[in-house]
Amino acid sequence: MPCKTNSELETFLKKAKHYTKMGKVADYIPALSKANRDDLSIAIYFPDGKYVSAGNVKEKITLQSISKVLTLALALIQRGEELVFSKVGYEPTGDPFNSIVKLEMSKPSKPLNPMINAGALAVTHMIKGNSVEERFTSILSFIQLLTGNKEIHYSKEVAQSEFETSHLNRSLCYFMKQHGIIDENVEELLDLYTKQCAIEVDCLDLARIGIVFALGGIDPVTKKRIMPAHVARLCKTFMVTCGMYNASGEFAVRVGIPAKSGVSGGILGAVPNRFGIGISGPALDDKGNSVAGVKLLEMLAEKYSLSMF
Ligand SMILES: NC(=O)CC[C@H](N)C(=O)O
Repeated sequence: MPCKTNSELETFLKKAKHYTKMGKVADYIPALSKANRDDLSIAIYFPDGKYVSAGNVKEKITLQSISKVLTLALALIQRGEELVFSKVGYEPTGDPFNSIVKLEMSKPSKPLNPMINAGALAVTHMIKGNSVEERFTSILSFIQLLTGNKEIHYSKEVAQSEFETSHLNRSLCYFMKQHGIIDENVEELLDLYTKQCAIEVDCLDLARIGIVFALGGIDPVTKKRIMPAHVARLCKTFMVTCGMYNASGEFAVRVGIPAKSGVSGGILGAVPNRFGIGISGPALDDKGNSVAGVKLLEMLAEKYSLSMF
């Protein structure tokens, strides 16, 4: 099994850290611009519940787009495949995550997949509950279960900052409301979505979620099933085809594992049956992926033959 010691992982981290200089911290959500460009940390979880880590593992980041794959799992559990995929499609877009262009061009007018913002908003719309608060509790509890960490909460500052500035997401919602994909109050949906994106985790939490997906829905510590195997499989498939935005093709060639990134610089990776990987590295490349995080995964993939292809 690769990287069984922290010091072995530290060697890779040191090499990858140079690449943080090539990236930029996201600032279109104003609160995210406070992140430190030079940070980089990683944790790897194994099926036996053990883990290794390197860097400042306790550093918290918000989930941002990583939350999309978690709400997809929850919506599939709560609503079933048929309903979920009546509102969102299966196909990668090749466009940036917040692009509006394909929404109008595709017929019927539904988001092409659940990993772009439009698709994720449609998925969050389907989370059950009688109020934003109830629905958010349902998302948060699911994430606490996945991470085995009851301390997980969200950053009010980041949620508020995104809520006040996400006009593009508002426009996606109004477009979908016009076309009958969603039928709720847009401000309420955005309130829920921005809170979901602002849930704070560290890279160990991410790695723990990764191993649950890698094990087909089983918790590595309690050995209990957290989600049905077909839900884990579906989520991992979307992670491969659309998880790294419009860089998913290149990532599949260079790394070859199901992964999901977020503009906070987080990456969640799941190497089927082998590892869960969590990375935090706020400096982003021009597609919005952690520049040093992707480099680190490339190095690990080469050294330990991680690619599933
Ligand atoms: N790519 C991302 O991480 C985007 C998530 C962010 N909350 C948004 O909706 O714009």
